Amino acid sequence: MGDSNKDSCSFLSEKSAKIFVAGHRGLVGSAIVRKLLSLGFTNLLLRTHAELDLTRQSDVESFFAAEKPSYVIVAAAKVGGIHANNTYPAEFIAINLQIQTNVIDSAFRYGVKKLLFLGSSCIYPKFAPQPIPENALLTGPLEPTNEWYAIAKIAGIKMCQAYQIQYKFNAISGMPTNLYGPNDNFHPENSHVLPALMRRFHEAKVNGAKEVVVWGTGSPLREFLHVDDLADAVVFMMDEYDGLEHLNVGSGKEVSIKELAEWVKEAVGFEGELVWDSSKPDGTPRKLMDSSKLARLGWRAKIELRDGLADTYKWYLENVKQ
Ligand SMILES: NC(=O)C1=CN([C@@H]2O[C@H](COP(=O)(O)OP(=O)(O)OC[C@H]3O[C@@H](n4cnc5c(N)ncnc54)[C@H](OP(=O)(O)O)[C@@H]3O)[C@@H](O)[C@H]2O)C=CC1
Ligand SMILES: C[C@H]1O[C@H](OP(=O)(O)OP(=O)(O)OC[C@H]2O[C@@H](n3cnc4c(=O)[nH]c(N)nc43)[C@H](O)[C@@H]2O)[C@@H](O)[C@@H](O)C1=O
Repeated sequence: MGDSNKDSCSFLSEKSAKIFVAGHRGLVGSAIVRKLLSLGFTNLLLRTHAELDLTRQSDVESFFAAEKPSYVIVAAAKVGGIHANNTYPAEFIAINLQIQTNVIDSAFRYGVKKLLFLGSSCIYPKFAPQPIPENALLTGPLEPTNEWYAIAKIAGIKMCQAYQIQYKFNAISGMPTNLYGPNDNFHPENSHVLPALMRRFHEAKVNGAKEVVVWGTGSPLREFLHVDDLADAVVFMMDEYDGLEHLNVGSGKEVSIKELAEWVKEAVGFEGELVWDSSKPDGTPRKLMDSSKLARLGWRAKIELRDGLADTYKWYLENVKQ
């Protein structure tokens, strides 16, 4: 049984510590790897999904027994946009429960010093007070289109808290808002709104299309955070935060989906019309988070959405096969 204790550790001073970044090839995981390498960390432990399926408990236990990392950042999950969440509820609840349960439990059992779990802003009630404080959790009904994923993420937060309370295992949780940036998922149906529109506007521009369909009414509001800001917040929390409560990680700025569509259209240089498909779900009307707790600890987002959009499209042109 792990004998981890909650002594605060100086993460940033241990550049040769073995750090397992689960999901290192994804939007978030790859940004965290970039950030850790830029800070001079030399001993990252990485496994692809094909090399280590984190839903397989015995494989995860064998991996931790053999590798014994000092730190774990859980950026592996079954992730998707509103359509994917609404279409594959069983996968979103089962796979995410399996991944996080296996990783958190094995991390404790094999002596990991500190683990950070990533949830999402969708854990909060559909009609939570705005901006949403951390204590709004479990105070009302969830958004139906992603309640399965939300329940799994809430269970992850609670598991980290339970392991802190019972075992003194230093397991903390961060709740990012909607993320975007290099290495995002640009799948036409299963992605989030920003990468979905970027791809659709790009393809429309290249193909000379006169209009692009955008889902819903355009009226929902969303907060966006560049994934490099999130990676910076993850490192900050690994070094500075050992609390029981999850922390919101947001930019504090929201835009309507209509505004976002206009901004992505402009960034891509598509000059046609937008057509709104109101048969598609809008989802939560608003989910601006109150990230003041993290701000009081000393962290704030830096990358403005318009700048981030330009950088992401540049990355898209250089990396996504047409
Ligand atoms: N994207 C967003 O807007 C937001 C994301 N988050 C959270 O951030 C975290 C990362 O999300 P994001 O980077 O966007 O997701 P991605 O889908 O980009 O990355 C997820 C990673 O997890 C891996 N993975 C999935 N299933 C397994 C498995 N069974 N075993 C091993 N690896 C697996 C994937 O590998 P492969 O692709 O090969 O299957 C991929 O590398 C998640 O916890 C998510 O909830 C929170 C808020 C917003
Ligand atoms: C990130 C977080 O939040 C996610 O929920 P969401 O914010 O509702 O996800 P979304 O980005 O897919 O949609 C945002 C809005 O945008 C509109 N919209 C327009 N046109 C497209 C479009 O083409 N694709 C998508 N996906 N949405 C579109 C869409 O109708 C909706 O009103 C969870 O899935 C979950 O992943 C989670 O944790």
